[in-house]
Amino acid sequence: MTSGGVVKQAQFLNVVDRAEAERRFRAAIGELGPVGAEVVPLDAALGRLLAEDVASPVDVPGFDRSNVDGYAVRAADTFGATEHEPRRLRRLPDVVAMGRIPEATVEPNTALAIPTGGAVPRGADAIVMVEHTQLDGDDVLITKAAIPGRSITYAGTDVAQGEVVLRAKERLTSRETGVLAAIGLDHVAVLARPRVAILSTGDEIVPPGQPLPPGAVYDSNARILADAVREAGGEPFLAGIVPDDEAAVRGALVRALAEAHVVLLSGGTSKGPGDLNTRVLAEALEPPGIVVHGVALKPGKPLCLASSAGKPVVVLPGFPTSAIFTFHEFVAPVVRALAGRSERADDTLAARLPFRVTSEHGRTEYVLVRLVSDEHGALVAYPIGKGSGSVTTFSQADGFFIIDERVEMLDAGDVVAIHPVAGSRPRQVDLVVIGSHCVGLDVLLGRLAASGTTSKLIAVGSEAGLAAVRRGECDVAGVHLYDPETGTYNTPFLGPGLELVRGYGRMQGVVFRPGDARFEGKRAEDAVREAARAPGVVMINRNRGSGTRALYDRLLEGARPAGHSVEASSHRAVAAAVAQGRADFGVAIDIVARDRGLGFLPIGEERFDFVVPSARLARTAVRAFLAELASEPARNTLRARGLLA
Ligand SMILES: Nc1nc2c(c(=O)[nH]1)N[C@H]1C(S)=C(S)[C@@H](COP(=O)(O)OP(=O)(O)OC[C@H]3O[C@@H](n4cnc5c(N)ncnc54)[C@H](O)[C@@H]3O)O[C@H]1N2
Ligand code: MOO
Repeated sequence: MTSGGVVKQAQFLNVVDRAEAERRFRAAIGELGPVGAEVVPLDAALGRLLAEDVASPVDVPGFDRSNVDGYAVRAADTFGATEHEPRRLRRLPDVVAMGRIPEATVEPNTALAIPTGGAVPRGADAIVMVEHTQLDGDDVLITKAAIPGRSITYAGTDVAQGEVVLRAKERLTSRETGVLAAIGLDHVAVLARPRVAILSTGDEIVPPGQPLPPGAVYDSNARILADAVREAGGEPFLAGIVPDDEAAVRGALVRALAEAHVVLLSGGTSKGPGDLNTRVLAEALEPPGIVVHGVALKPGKPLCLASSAGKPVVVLPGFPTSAIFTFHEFVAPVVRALAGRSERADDTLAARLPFRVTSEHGRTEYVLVRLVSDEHGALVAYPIGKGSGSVTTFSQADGFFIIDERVEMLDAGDVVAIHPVAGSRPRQVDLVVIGSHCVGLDVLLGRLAASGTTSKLIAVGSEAGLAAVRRGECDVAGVHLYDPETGTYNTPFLGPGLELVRGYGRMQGVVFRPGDARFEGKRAEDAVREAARAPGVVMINRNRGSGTRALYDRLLEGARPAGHSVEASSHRAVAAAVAQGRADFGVAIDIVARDRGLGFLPIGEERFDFVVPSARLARTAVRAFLAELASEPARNTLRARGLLA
């Protein structure tokens, strides 16, 4: 397509809204119900859904059973018996044996010894506990009267033969498999699991366990999708990794269609040159084929929904968060229905936003969050802002909320409805830490976990951590805020009701590739001053609001070399950029410089301290944290990581 010499790329996506996408997809795949049934050994039945009602082939118990150790008697013979006026019965010579129907008959004025679980003999209609008897020669003295039926469970009272004990579609837990065993079944008919083929596509995708060439990416989508399929009641079928090659994708797709009830592909659905999956689908599927390509969602916009003669075929976006999100929104309900489960259970929780959240107009946005509770037990939802490419976002999330396509901004304090993410309930933890992240915190929280104190760490930077601790949303905030006025860290930022707990220092400095004469052997301040004005030097900056950013500003003295606008969000990211040659220098802590084998020019020690609300100092988990921080083994580990006491 050319217009006035400008080549316009083909527009693949024809974006529809979420509801329309769902409507078209469901219309194309039709009514959904269980794909079939199969008989499995009871040992493999846990978690499966019953295919049909189960009626008991036997009575349970199968005989009249004694519930106590004692004597089988005729109740009438015991009437009036007391400690003072016992009734005398003749003890029959036998004892009821377990697992046998006794041959003896209990005649008037006789008693037969019987164990718990033994079959009640003919003639007897009650059992007297051994505690209410005394032996006297060949006689038994009964010291407490029994009414007819005392301590007997009659045959069939638990389950009568022919009674329905479990209903079709019931989920088999250990309680139900126990019942099936009790009625003598060793096999059971369960609903078949729908087979879901999973195909990862892309030249860069490498299976875990193999070396990772530069530019390659481990296949995480296949794993998370396969296990999410299992969680939804399906049976994953891993169809492998296919390169960006039309013939290869077509071959794998045709095989998957022949073997599975549902076919999932991930990657290759947006607009890159390798994104040929939808092209292959358009040719290879039977009608109706592709019904949606592009949904106004974030994440998940390039989602492609199709049907090959009623069989669901979905291309999920390659980005891990987008793939798993769209799976849960569009595919999981289909798998559940094919497995005979209900499509979804959606209870929401109300939670408040701790800060402003903006969103793109015209796209329904799903924001994954972690939940904490404030002083009054009200929930606060911290968005996890790592983007669709993140592989950890989904695993850390407690839930998500939805921003309508017409809304562009939600304010701090706004209340949103949180949908719990599949397979997770908001985790209750002992200690909530919000603020800046530091490897030292990992050490401390790891040691706490080992001694039984659970924690949740929400890394949002020092300033947001301080705000959270002021609002009572956490027990501890990790902060490293530099105050240029006083030249000190953290103390100037405290307010009423907050305590500063001394943490540790981290040596900050300029990092560069070893051997770079522009930095080697110089003082940090001089090296940066010269480099910032030298042609061809590229820096890597830190995000605004970080403690390190203030240091950069001081060092740069107003200069803005190339790379000033590139804001890494962690010390590690700075070191990676320099090590890989994307930048020539940056500011980071010495630990990451050492890990990466970079040169390091020290600037000064940065204090990483902890802010705790005075009101929470007495909490058990806070005391455990403070004790850990002060402990010798923890301090030794911190020192070994280059963190100074
Ligand atoms: N010009 C445009 N570019 C993009 C658009 C757009 O509308 N116009 N959409 C963006 C959005 S939104 C998303 S989401 C992605 C989805 O792209 P694809 O589905 O085509 O996926 P790929 O390009 O193949 O891969 C994206 C990303 O994910 C990684 N990946 C792929 N497969 C796996 C896997 N099995 N395991 C782990 N990671 C995987 C892949 O390496 C890429 O990094 O497109 C945007 N672009
Ligand atoms: O839809 Mo993409 O999933 O926004 O990143």
